[in-house]
Amino acid sequence: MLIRWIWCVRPVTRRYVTLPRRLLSTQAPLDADQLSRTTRNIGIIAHIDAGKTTTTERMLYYSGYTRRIGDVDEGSTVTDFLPAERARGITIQSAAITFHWPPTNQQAASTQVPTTFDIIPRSSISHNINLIDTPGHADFTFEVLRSLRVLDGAVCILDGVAGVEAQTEKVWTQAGLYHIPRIIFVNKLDRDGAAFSRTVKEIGARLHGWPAVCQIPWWQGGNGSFVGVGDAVYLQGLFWQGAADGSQLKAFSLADLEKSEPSFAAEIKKARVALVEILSEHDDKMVELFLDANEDHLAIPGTQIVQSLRRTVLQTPQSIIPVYAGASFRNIGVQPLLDAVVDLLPSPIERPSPEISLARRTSTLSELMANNTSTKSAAPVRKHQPSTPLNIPEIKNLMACALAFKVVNDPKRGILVYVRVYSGSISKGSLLYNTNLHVSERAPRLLKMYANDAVEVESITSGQIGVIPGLKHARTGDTLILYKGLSAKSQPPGGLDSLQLRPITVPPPVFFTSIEPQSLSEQRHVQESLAILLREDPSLHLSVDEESGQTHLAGMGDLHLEIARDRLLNDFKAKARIGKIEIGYRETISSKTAPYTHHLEKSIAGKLAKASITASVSPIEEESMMSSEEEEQEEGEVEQAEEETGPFTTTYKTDDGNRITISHPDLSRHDSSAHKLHIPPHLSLPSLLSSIHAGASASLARGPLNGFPIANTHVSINLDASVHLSPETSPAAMSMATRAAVSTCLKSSNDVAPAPLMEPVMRVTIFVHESSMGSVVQDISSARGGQVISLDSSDAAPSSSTPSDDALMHINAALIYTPPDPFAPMGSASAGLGPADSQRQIVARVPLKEMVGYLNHLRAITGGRGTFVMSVDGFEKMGSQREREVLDKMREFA
Ligand SMILES: Nc1nc2c(ncn2[C@@H]2O[C@H](COP(=O)(O)OP(=O)(O)OP(=O)(O)O)[C@@H](O)[C@H]2O)c(=O)[nH]1
Repeated sequence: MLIRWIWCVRPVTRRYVTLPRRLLSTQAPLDADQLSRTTRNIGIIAHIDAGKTTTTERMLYYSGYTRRIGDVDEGSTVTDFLPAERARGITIQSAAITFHWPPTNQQAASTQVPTTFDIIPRSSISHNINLIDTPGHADFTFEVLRSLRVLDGAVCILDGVAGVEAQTEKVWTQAGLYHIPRIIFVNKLDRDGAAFSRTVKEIGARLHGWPAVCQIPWWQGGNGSFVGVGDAVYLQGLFWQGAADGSQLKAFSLADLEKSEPSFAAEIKKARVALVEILSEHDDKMVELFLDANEDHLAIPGTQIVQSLRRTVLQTPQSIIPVYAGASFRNIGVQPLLDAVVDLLPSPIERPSPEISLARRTSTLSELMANNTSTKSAAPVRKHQPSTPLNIPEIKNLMACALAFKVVNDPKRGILVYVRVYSGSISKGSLLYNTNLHVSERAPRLLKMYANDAVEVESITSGQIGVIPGLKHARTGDTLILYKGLSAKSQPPGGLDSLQLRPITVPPPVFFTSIEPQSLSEQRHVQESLAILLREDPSLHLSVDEESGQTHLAGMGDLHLEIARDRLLNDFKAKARIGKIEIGYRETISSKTAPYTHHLEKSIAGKLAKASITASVSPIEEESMMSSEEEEQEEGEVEQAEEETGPFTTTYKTDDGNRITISHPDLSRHDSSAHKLHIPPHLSLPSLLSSIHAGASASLARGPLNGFPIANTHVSINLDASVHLSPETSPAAMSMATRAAVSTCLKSSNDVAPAPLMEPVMRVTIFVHESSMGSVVQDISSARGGQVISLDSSDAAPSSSTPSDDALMHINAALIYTPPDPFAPMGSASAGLGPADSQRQIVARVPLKEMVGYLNHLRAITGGRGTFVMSVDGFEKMGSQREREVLDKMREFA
């Protein structure tokens, strides 16, 4: 029996660019609710090289959006479209693409969405899939996080030879924190050494869920080449044959298989029994079905198994992980995986309402829209916040709310802002208010992206992902709202101008490079190109040394900066000299200073400007330096509080462990008449606070000793409105005065007692096989000066990327069903995690300097099998010997 993908896929793949337009028009009868029900916003997550891009290419091909299958190794894929990505064969910027699965045809187009899926599966009607391809390299973890925010579900791709790798575990855990339902595709089962069974055991042990094996690999004759999968859901064998593009596949019933491949047929039945058993433990409905079927595991209809899988996948926390098998490079397994995406992952309306923050409180968008918000205070605890629910009558005029989750400079179309709409609808020509930048801008056009093709649309409705070209300001991460009656110059009332969707924190950068235009005439182009890079990627940081005029670009890793450099020079054609990529050390202070007042009086743009401010600095001891994970809730947060007896204070925390506390008059957003008593009419407290914050941050960005950013320092600022402000005070003057005051304090602290340099220290989690563990530990603790924190076998080890181990399920690998691994090495237990295979996890703290180029070294000492992930754990003071070495090296290159 040839199965339905064949009639669906083959005619469609012949058409190309014109097809999507036809497909879109056939979507017209669906109203916004139906469109939402038939939408899946999914991401593909995995370790580098697991095969995300290869799989995505097949998805686009089978759904009819491309005419040929792109090849990562030839650099001809659709999703890795940046030259830098194609050159390296890796995904750097995640691309968002829309396609339909199963491919739309006239029949499907007229189909209305059924109300029940007990008889036919969801995958029998065409769905709108918005797919975000995420990068696998650790340097781009921020990119992954950023895209996770807008996903409703995820496919995790594993390399069937390497199993669960370090980065997979990390991203899996992060997706779990966002409660994103996930399914797994074990890829590369055609490769020598493929071990499906071992990989499934590792899923249980390291991803902390019960694997529900929905498919088992079909190795011809039990140990021949990989030809297809055994489907435990529908009890059939799927055999890919003939045409090289994988569109020809044949379904064999159990009865057929019992004749031709009896042991394979028997294994499919075992897999079905195990599937029903594991589902029964987590889904009461499955127990009922099992009893109704006279306790015959094989008698339960496949569609009911799918429904049960779906119910368990949507449980929070997710304890069942459906597992599929394939080899995308050989075009095996991708169509059933697409069916699973539609059948098991949720539509936008099945997802919890997104978190928001508003007027420094958190809630959810639906609660806010219901105008009945019982808010909980965001960390840290703030004094003087009303505990009554936030009731904002003005919310009734909120017409749409969207998150700009990605900004891309497309060589042909200019700046494209990818948005996910969370409520309402954005129409062509809408005036959008950016609540991060406090500016309004019009969306001149709206697009849907189909691979490299864009189709104009009239609106983007709630739950959908789309693209706005031509915005001048919006950056990755900004919240955009549409407010009834708003003009280009006004702000949404009731505090809605501060509404933020799912704010995320940018981790501290640990590498930097210097950038200098080759000539004065190039300066503008270089600056504009850098500005675009920063709009695209907020994990890049820019600082300018006022004295030397040199610009520093800082980022998360050396590859991160290398790509930024490539983009600047090759894509933007900026003519600039770019220095070596170096580690971003930090300066600090060791002594407190007395308050110092700076009086600024200077002509700015031909106008006299005056401002004064008082500042002092003091060291923050190391115990308050938090790991980036702990900081996540707090960085960049603004705290407002009233001292018992003194003035009000506003505190800003920076990602280098600094705190800026501003004491200021009792003025608040809600008390605007009081402003006028203290502040000259042309100024407002928010703009003054933001200038003071900007001035202090600029000063902290370059320390007085070696020009490194300052860390672990508390800046106390006192704004006395009656003394420091005058009719000539402008926000720019206040920023300059603050910068000068703080710089003077930092310098005088260092004159009294210079503090040692600080270096980034990483929390490194290394996965190795038992046999290499000794040499890796030895290398980390002696040659690299690291400190080993724990040594555990991976099935018992707490994950480094997990905030709370208590919340994790610990799975007994012996209870997990897996089919036999015909190619497993001799001596390994059939359980797949026998002593010879046993993975060990080493967690250590190691200076970043010692981790540069570590992957190659690790591979060399582990026979290519070791992997690791790391994240910034904090900055630590260096010993004088180590500091001298670093400074000498820097001078050598200066
Ligand atoms: N043998 C085999 N090779 C595969 C398979 N899938 C992918 N590959 C190869 O594995 C390599 C990595 O594949 P990609 O698709 O670029 O992996 P990725 O996960 O997108 O990698 P990043 O974008 O760098 O994160 C390429 O050389 C692919 O040809 C497969 O099923 N079998």
